[in-house]
Amino acid sequence: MVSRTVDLRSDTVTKPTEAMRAAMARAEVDDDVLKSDPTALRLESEMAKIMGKEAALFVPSGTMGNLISVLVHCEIRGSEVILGDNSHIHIYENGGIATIGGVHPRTVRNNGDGTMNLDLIEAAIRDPRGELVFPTTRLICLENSHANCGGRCLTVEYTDGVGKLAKKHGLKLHIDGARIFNASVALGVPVNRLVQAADSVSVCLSKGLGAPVGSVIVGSKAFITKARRMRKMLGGGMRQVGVLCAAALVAIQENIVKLEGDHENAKILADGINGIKGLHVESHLVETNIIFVDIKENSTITGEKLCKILEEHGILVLPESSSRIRIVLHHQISTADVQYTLSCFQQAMAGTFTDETGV
Ligand SMILES: Cc1ncc(COP(=O)(O)O)c(C=O)c1O
Ligand SMILES: C[C@@H](O)[C@H](N)C(=O)O
Repeated sequence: MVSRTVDLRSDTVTKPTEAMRAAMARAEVDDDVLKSDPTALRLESEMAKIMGKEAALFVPSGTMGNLISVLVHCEIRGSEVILGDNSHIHIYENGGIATIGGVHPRTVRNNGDGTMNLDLIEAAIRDPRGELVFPTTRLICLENSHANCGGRCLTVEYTDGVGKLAKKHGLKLHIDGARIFNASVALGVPVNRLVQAADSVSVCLSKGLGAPVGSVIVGSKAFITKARRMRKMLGGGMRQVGVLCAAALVAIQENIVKLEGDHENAKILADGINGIKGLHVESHLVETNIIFVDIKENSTITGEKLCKILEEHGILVLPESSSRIRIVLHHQISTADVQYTLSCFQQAMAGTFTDETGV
């Protein structure tokens, strides 16, 4: 019988707080498709201000936020987007930009820190002289923090550099900012400054910020006008959506300040797990709330098996591969949960080596 559950599968697993539920219950609502829902308009205005952009649009998910942004920037047929080969848009969004939007993806290798080399980005931009045979490059996408690179943060200097490159070639820049607030807090850079170079950003409210549902796209007024139409076309137009936006407003007010604690818990957990025989964590590279745990070769346990044993102790994590598991911290994981998780990892790993040299 599991006495305690510690859900580290993702920062998408948080449950709405009592304050969010109360705000949802009393939310002022109307028809958002008719641009009449006062709470949705308030959230959008608040987010535009926080992110330093002209306008904002509430969307049902981060996947739809990225899809809408790419489709608006690449509204002309034959467009191409440059993005990371390990980016969420390329790996985990069903290829929607191509399947639905007919936009051609041109990947550039992601470095371990989530960046793409500027010279490789520039080399990937199609030469207009080849327009008879080439797609036309119209957009560059970044991801900050970078989920598949372990929550690493793109610096403001790097982001500005990509923005400068985009402008030099007449391209737009979109940031998948599912965890942009994690990056802002970890870097100590105001979020509006961190995304200043971007033409659009998709910000998840439902991850580290802890809202039950939704993301917000921010950008120019003209961009958001087109995005609103694209959202409707994709079936994302919602009616009394103020119920969800009310929870998101509470999340912004209450949870941005908690992100630093998530990062501190991630550091404690990463350092602790790294000290367990048979496991390795590049703990010095843990910058935000995501940890990748590698199982050493001389261990007999697989990622899937370790996840199963941990689950028997009430610890929920996801396998990243046969020898790697992913841990994601969030505001509903306490320091006591971290200590309990560490002890469960130690129990789970006990006696799983092929020889005594497994150190
Ligand atoms: C980096 C990143 N971008 C986008 C998304 C998509 O967000 P959603 O799950 O709300 O579609 C996720 C995860 O969910 C993510 O980790
Ligand atoms: C798996 C991925 O799609 C999700 N964004 C997560 O980080 O949990």
